[in-house]
Amino acid sequence: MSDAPINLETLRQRIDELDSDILRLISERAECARRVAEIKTQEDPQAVFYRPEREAQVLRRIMELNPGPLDGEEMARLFREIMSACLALEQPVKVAYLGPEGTFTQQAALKHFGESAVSLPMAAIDEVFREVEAGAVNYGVVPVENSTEGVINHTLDSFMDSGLSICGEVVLRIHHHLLVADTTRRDKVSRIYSHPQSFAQCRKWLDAHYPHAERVPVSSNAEAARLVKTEWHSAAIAGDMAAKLYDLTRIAEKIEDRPDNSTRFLIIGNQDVPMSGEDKTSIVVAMRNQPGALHDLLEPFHRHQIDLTRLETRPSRSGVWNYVFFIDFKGHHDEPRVSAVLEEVRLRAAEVKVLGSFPQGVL
Ligand SMILES: C=C(O[C@@H]1C=C(C(=O)O)C=C[C@H]1O)C(=O)O
Repeated sequence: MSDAPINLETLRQRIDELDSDILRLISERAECARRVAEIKTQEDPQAVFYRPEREAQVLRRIMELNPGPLDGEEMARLFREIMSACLALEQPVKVAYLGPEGTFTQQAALKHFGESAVSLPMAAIDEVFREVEAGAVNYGVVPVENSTEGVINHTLDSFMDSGLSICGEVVLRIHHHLLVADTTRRDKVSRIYSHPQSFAQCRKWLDAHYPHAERVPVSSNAEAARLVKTEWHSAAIAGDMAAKLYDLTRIAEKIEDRPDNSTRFLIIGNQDVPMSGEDKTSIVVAMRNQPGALHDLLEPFHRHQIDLTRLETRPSRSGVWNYVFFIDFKGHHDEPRVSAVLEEVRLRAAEVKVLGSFPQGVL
């Protein structure tokens, strides 16, 4: 016989001791965060306690220090929740997101702010913008680009009319599943509901497995999941949150055509976020419609050796300029070489709007 029972008991005792330590330490940490909030209120009674750059630094430090065996990201997720709970003690962050409940955007909002944030679903992207502008919430979360399907134009267009800035970004791996209800006749699925983007991301899988099923596009994956509950011959393509919300079963998992399928979301708000050490800046630039305009615009970035991470062209809606460029690059507008580039771009462009500098997504 082995001495396993004794070991097991010793280990469990040790786990209990460690849990007591962890409990004491988390409480002490929450007390510190509470004191930070008091100081912030003394300095400014209207202060927003949430600091995107500080949270990014905390998470990056944890990932750097993490000795294992837990994965760095896993550890950061635990700390994400601790910070979220500490902050909620004083002032839960209120976040509007592109709904309905159960969408990937809600998942992104909770990934970024933690489960203690108060998240409110909005029916459309411009409603998310309006809610933040009206001050009804602290931040908004909207999708901006998908690695398979490209840019979400509606979000870019909303920035053209808005005074809000970008305060953060979050990238989510998107896994789609084929979902059915208890009442669905699995061998008789003749209709599949989903959002058009999701259909596009699962096109090959659907062609191979359900070539004859009718594909019905709806306004969100969550709406697709809801509809499945009402029809015995239908299935939905949606993610984990929608499956959980509507209590559906996954009959095929991760059916997206590309395994690295991911969506980038932006956090929008009223804050000018200070430097975190690893930042990005987004600008929108209107150029005069003349030969070499794009080259003139990009040349200063090349000369100052600033990394561009994204470049999108959108037709301008003002009619004066023919098109505008959305540019993302590495660096913060408070860094001298970034402000030097921005100065040069201002001289060359018809109009430049800095949408914000923000910490690069950590999780
Ligand atoms: C405690 C602070 O306030 C909030 C809570 C944080 C935390 O729990 O670590 C970090 C940043 C802020 O969102 C702070 O600014 O340091």
